Amino acid sequence: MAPFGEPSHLGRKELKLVVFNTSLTGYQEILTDPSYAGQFVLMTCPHIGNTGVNFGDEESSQCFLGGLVIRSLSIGTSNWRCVESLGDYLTKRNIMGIYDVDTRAITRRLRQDGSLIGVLSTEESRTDGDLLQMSRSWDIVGVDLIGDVSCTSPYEWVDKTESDWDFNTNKRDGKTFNVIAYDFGIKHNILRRLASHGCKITVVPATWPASETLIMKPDGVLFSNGPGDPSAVPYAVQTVKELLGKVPVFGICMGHQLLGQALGGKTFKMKFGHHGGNHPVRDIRSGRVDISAQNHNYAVDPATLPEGVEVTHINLNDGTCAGLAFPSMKIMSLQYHPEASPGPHDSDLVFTEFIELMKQSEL
Ligand SMILES: NC(=O)CC[C@H](N)C(=O)O
Repeated sequence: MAPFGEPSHLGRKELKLVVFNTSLTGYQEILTDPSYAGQFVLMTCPHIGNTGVNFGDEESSQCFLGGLVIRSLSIGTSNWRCVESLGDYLTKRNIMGIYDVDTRAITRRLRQDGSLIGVLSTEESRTDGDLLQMSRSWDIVGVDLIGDVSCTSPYEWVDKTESDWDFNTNKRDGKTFNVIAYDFGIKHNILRRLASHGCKITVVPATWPASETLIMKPDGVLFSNGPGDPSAVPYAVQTVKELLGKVPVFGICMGHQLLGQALGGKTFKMKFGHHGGNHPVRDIRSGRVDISAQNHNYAVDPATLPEGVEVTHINLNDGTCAGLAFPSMKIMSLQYHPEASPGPHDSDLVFTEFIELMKQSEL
């Protein structure tokens, strides 16, 4: 095993939940996805780093994850967009990385036993017993992680997907919708896709009161993705509750889980979660199957939801709930990532559905 990233590793240790990610590409979007706070990400793809990094692929301004675990670190980089090597990028951001690890063996163990708390330490004097003891001193359950990743004051977002990369443009009619986006750890590509679909967005902190949002008279509200246990952030569930039925809402991942709780449902921790860009999801209403980007450790238990709430999508790998709707309340949500980054773009049309939901409430 060999460390990379932060050079003065000495004396450092991190305790985090170890999750495996099955994406073949997109390590930079993964590193900068705030939803990975509290976790070590182990990539199942054996060769990482070959395209380096570039500043257009960041999903937030920081790396919030605890560390990166990989099989093999590319010895060179080759890509026209590359500005830096993966190792240098992690070094500058003080993120630990480790390579030459048997990632296949760890993945098999996590699939069998469920996700585990890991320790990444450079304190060579630590015994295996010490490390085991340390791993038992922390848990992701019950910890509020969104407080550390949310913005601290509201700001406007204007950037669209760059025209070279944009797609799905024929469904747009140019009308502008004012959207308030709750930042529980929001990924930039959610904001870019909303902007490309004609939204004018104000991003607000996780603690932004519902009453302030209503004063701003938005056409719709987005509840973003975000790290950790949805049961550890009752203040966010309360905000969602206060907005339900008053304005069209769209929840993505953490936002979906908070909506599930606000509607009276329960969430539970999954065995090893879903992390990767190759999960098939079926829209039960149309029968359409999308290959989706996923990143979550918790899920909504549909059996606990009240009457009127529809399960709209299911994950075809394990049958878990992947989307909800409550049409009369103008609520829609997805457990996975229509914004991709990284991953397939199949579900981008969902942003059009949100626009339609906002249009309907104008009538
Ligand atoms: N990507 C996300 O929003 C993650 C959702 C949630 N906090 C989980 O880990 O289940």
